[in-house]
Amino acid sequence: MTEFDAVWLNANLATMQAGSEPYGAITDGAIAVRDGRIAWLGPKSELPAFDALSTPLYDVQGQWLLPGLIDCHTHLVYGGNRANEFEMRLQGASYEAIAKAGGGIRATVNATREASAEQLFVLGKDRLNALLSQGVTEVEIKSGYGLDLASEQKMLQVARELAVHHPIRIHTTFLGAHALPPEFSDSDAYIDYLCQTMLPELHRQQLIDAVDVFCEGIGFSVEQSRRLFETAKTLGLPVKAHAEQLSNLGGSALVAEFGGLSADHIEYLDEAGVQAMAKAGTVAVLLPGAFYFLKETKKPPIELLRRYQVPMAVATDLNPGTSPLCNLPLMLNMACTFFALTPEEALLGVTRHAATALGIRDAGTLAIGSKANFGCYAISQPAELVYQQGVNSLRQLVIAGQAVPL
Ligand SMILES: O=C(O)CC[C@@H]1NC(=O)NC1=O
Ligand SMILES: [Fe+3]
Repeated sequence: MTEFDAVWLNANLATMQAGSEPYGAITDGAIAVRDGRIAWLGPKSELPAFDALSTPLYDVQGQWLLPGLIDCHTHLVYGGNRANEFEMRLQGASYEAIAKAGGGIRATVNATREASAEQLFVLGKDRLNALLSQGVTEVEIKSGYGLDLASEQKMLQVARELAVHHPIRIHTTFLGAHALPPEFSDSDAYIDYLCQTMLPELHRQQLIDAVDVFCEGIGFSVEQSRRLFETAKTLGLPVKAHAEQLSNLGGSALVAEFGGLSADHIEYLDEAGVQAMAKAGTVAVLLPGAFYFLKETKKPPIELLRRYQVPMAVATDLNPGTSPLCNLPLMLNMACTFFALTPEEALLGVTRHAATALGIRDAGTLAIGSKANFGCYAISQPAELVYQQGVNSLRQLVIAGQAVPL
């Protein structure tokens, strides 16, 4: 008799594994859990013998099980809000003009520096709870609204603390190179400070899982990004970038040159950048919330990404300036309606490909040995999760083999 901690029966499994079946689907299936991991999955008829009397059983009654969703790009910890700038932009002010006038990221930097760690924790927990209710089980959280050592440290410590007190697994990313702080007038000097002081110290405190940079005309140049990536490499940290969001500086190709995890936004990505990403295995992270909220018109080169088989991930980019949208399922719908992804591509974007964008190997698909993180949805087909918004079809969320209260 095989020992399981629990078994889910009569389930349709969207494993999201590569293969011939769309969504890696297994109909009339079962999934068995042991020690927080998936111990077995497959057609119910092939389920190994186990002691049904002593093993908790869940009859899913033909509903669909999907891997826990992964939001691979968020700025979830931040103070204040930028509703005022939303009004200004509706009256015609551009994102860049507001940033140049001292608003934008700097406005949130001020609010985040003023907020206590406790206040940031409460705000972050509320946002994580919203994502949890949507079936999200892994979230990436960036720094980047502190821009000095104490404040960046505060942000990253809050992210680590949220991981202790919340069932969602959290991956931290250092984004000190998000904007030039008021204490610096020279961006090269600030990059020196990041490379020589801030990044090594925060890494020493084990607060960083990856390094990001805003590689853009209103952010940092490719040369400055390269210096940051070289420091990350010496520290053994993987890299990613906000790249080709408003123009094409070649940030995506730089990430690929460093074998980086992902290039994110990429509305202005060109074929050379796509080829470099394909060669390096760098993931294209699509952020339709920012595209929508900025009323951007330039779309990422989806056909090129498909042709060169660059994995596409989809994320909220939750942040107070360009994507105050704490809703990952909505991003699925936007990725299809704005960028013409198929529903399967969109769901891969918040499961298997999102895991790759974070360097995660034990989540993102339903597979033996993966963490037993999955959601049970009252839907008749996976595409419904992409198509219908606002009505929550999640009936049960399991993290590490345990059902979590929603
Ligand atoms: O406006 C903000 O607060 C962040 C915007 C966000 N950061 C970045 O580098 N690109 C973005 O869309
Ligand atoms: Fe972002």
